Amino acid sequence: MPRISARGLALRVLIDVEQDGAYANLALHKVLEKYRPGKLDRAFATELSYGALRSLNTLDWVLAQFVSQPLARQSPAVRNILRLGVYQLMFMDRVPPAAACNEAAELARQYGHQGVVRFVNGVLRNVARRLGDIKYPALEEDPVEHIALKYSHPVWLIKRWLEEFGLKDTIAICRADNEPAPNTIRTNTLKINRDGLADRLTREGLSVVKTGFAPEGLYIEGFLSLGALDSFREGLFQVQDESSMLAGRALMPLPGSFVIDACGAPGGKTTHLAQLMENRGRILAFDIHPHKLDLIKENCARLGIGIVEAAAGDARELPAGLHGQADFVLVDAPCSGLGVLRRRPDARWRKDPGEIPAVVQLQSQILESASRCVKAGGVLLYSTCSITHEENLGQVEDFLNGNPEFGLEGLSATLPGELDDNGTLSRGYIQLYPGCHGMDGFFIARMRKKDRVK
Ligand SMILES: C[S@@+](CC[C@H](N)C(=O)[O-])C[C@H]1O[C@@H](n2cnc3c(N)ncnc32)[C@H](O)[C@@H]1O
Repeated sequence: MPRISARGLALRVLIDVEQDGAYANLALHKVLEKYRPGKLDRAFATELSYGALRSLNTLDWVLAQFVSQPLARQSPAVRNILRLGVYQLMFMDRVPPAAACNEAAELARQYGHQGVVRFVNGVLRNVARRLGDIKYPALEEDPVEHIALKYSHPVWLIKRWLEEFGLKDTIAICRADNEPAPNTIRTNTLKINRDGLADRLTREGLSVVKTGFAPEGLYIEGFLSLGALDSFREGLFQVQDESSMLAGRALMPLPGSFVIDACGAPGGKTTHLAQLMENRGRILAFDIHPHKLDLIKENCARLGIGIVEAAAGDARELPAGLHGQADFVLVDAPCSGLGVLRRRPDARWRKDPGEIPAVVQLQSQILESASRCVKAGGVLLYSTCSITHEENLGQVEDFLNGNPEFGLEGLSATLPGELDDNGTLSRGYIQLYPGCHGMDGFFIARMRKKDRVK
């Protein structure tokens, strides 16, 4: 395989994402698998490509001040070489400006003629010289543009968040979205305890820190591929953010009970529920996409879980035979994903505000249908990885208004009190914001069906 520089790898990722609509993580995985760079190049290509994809609007705004032709007129290669160059100049302090410019010119040489090389070199040297003169719109005069450009988020999202959360919290959320997400795993307590897993991973060369709120969680670093670890293949852990672990703990199904997981794939929470049930009882996990059921089955097989049946099905129309049958029902609903933007650098540019009402309607239909499967006295848990009111508390309030046989049930017994925000935990729900306590943005509400419906 011909050698390719870390910057060359990053460029391929940006071009794949822009031209073919590839997801950043998959595009990166593809080039890393193909060229198998060393550890340092791998880390550099990841940081550069992810960082540039996160910052696209800021990079293009800066570049527009230095090129006479619109950036859209450049070839994809040149446009993305420029973006990568500006990203290094603006955000990677350890890269000397001369190296950023020279390496960009070198890449341009591979993709174009001498004129292109001169153009790229000239633009980037100009940016490097005048970086200090670049002024973001003033926060006081134009908070939307200021935040959108300084923290690289779409304008529509900033407008929305400013209305919903105010200035300080909007900036905090944006900052968190730009931080790399930690690698978090859940101990498979069916096979090992958290201390035992921490020892094992340390012996495999990883660094390990315990999560603060979920007693099964570990932050891990220092691996190339999780799939290559023996501990992974032996099913000693499952990759999962701590916020998702809290959803399982908030439901806390009892061993021996019957559980329905309405939206189960890829099985992160299904398998956690099975652990909490000590692999005793029955979990019926649905997903609308049949091809995703294999993911649930593979995870269960690896983790040694035998109580899960994965079934293709639309949770808006669960079989009437299940009505009133389940002790516990989980609705981990499809959502806008606005709480997990830090996990997918390109995601913020793919979101469309016009799609949110349809998602809200889908969630409402799934919640209604899944709730019919809860037996009298049973528990219904609703969760999303979003932070918008209408997908979360608004959704739950609408549901409760139409279904008075359900009521919110306090979470103080199952979740740590430090997570409480103005007493919501005792009222039965919790909204986590991105980066708060190191977790993804996430919403959890626990409801119980009355014992006897009048
Ligand atoms: C948030 S994900 C679930 C994640 C999963 N609970 C976990 O922890 O690994 C939502 C899932 O809902 C599925 N889904 C979307 N619409 C659905 C529907 N109408 N019925 C059932 N599943 C649906 C999606 O395919 C997706 O896998």
